Amino acid sequence: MIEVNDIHKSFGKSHILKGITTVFEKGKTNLIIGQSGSGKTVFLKCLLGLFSPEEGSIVYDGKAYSSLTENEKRDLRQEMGMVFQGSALFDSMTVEGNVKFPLEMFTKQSNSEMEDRVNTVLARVNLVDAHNKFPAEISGGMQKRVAIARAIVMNPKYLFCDEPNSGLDPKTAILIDDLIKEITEEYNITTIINTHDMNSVMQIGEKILFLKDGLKEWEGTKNEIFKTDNEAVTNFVYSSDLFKKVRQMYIEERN
Ligand SMILES: Nc1ncnc2c1ncn2[C@@H]1O[C@H](COP(=O)(O)OP(=O)(O)OP(=O)(O)O)[C@@H](O)[C@H]1O
Repeated sequence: MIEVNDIHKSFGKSHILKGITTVFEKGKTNLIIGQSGSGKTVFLKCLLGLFSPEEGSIVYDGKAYSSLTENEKRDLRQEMGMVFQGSALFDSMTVEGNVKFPLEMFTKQSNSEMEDRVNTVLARVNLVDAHNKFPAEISGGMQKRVAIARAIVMNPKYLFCDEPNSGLDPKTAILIDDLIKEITEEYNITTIINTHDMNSVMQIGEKILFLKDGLKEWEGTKNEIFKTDNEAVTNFVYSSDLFKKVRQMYIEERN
């Protein structure tokens, strides 16, 4: 669980995060949405410990980040998995090499222990025959699975995903969303996903945080977001004609 209490972040005179308070629960897929420039990435970087908010606190399972020693901060970072936009795999390494990389960097495991762990996570993301392939030799959806396997190989308590569906076709995007949700539940991870994808909101939005101009404009679940009268949220959600039609059908069904 991550508790965020009134965090503020500025760059020079630009006040970007203006006091955000929320809670992200364990075992749930938590989504951050909002217009471009609303502060989602800055917020995610604060949660990752890459930016320090000037005010407020971020508490990871009862431990406030600001109260940790440097060693404790390093340990906490090793409990965080990250799926980057565009997968960010190492092109010159095989699938196996990519997934093994965090274990080689941060653990003292023997080669056979590492290989066992790599096999386990690759099987978990349904990639059993790709160990010796290079990223350029596999599809975008498979690359994303490798990125997820790498993010969970250290058995993280927290999983952060930045636009995990970018560049994927809608069908593959749904499979990736489902995989992230299953893994979140299975390993009881606190998962936070930065997304623009309304399909993801509908599919896996167990908790949705809507940011606007560096503030929390709205929060709720995927069921609540379609019923809210908050104008900023409805403008965002129904910005496409398809979703306008879905809302109309929903309202007609209700009446
Ligand atoms: N390192 C930085 N230094 C100065 N300003 C920054 C920095 N990082 C972000 N900003 C500013 O903070 C604001 C919010 O940016 P952020 O990247 O968080 O938006 P976002 O909601 O993630 O947008 P998008 O959906 O387009 O990725 C922007 O005005 C941006 O220019």
